[in-house]
Amino acid sequence: MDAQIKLANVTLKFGKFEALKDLSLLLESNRIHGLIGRNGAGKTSLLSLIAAFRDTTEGQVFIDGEPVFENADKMLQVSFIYNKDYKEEYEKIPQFLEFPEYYRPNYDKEYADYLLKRFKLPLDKPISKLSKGMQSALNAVIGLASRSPITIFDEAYVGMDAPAREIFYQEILADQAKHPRTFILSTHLVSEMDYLFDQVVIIDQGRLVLNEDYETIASRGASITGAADQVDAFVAGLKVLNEQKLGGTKSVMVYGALSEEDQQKAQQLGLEIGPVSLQDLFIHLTEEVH
Ligand SMILES: Nc1ncnc2c1ncn2[C@@H]1O[C@H](COP(=O)(O)OP(=O)(O)OP(=O)(O)O)[C@@H](O)[C@H]1O
Repeated sequence: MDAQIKLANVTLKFGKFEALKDLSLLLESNRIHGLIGRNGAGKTSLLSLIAAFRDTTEGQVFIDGEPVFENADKMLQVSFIYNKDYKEEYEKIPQFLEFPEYYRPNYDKEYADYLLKRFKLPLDKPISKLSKGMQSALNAVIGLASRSPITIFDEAYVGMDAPAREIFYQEILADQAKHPRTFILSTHLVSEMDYLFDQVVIIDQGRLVLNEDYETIASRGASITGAADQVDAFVAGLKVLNEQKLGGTKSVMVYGALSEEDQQKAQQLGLEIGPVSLQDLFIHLTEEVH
């Protein structure tokens, strides 16, 4: 199910306000893309353009080379899952799921039934009466079982407790292995979800900051752990993103790849070198300059 997404010089305005500013981006097919950005960065705006919920002000969004807006075939390939308001949804889950089953060409009812059981969702209550976390789990079921070539989850975990979120993440990985598709996961739970991402997109104030594969990002900085005084001496002069101390041991995140020489020096000092965390990198790359 190949589905490549391309944004070419996309600007989106609400009145005079530019939510997205001349943004160009290529999202490779059959990968899990993590989309992160601070509140108001433009994540939902960007996703709503990919799902053709609205049109761009300038520039264009393409799926497999075709403009997506008002393109019924392409729109059918995209599932955009977000926090819907179910206050007035009086149907029960089985009736409600008849819609995606009819409308989504790859919908797998057996898989949906399995997921409903895994999330322990009640089938006999109106959806409006389900808890917020249960409603989110229902959204996850629809998104996963639809198996759309492009599946977007926009902060779809809201209200789910930790075990439910764990099930959600496990199912994304397991089903992606069996039925690869293009996932976009927009999230604020960066440290909890980073292991899911093949590729990471960071946007800030409507502009693209970074679009790289996870491994490349992890090598953009380093964590250095060891005896506190030795770590301090080692990182002197480096750009420190974050530090944690436990007794005499210290762990420091630095920005910038370490040179061969630095790595050897660290080894001689008995310091442990690891990858930088995406969360620390994200905070650093989107922090306000004072
Ligand atoms: N319909 C709208 N009318 C006017 N401004 C809007 C509209 N939708 C979004 N915006 C503005 O566009 C900017 C980006 O909003 P968007 O919802 O895309 O951000 P986000 O990254 O998803 O934020 P969050 O993480 O808080 O959900 C914000 O400043 C927001 O106020």
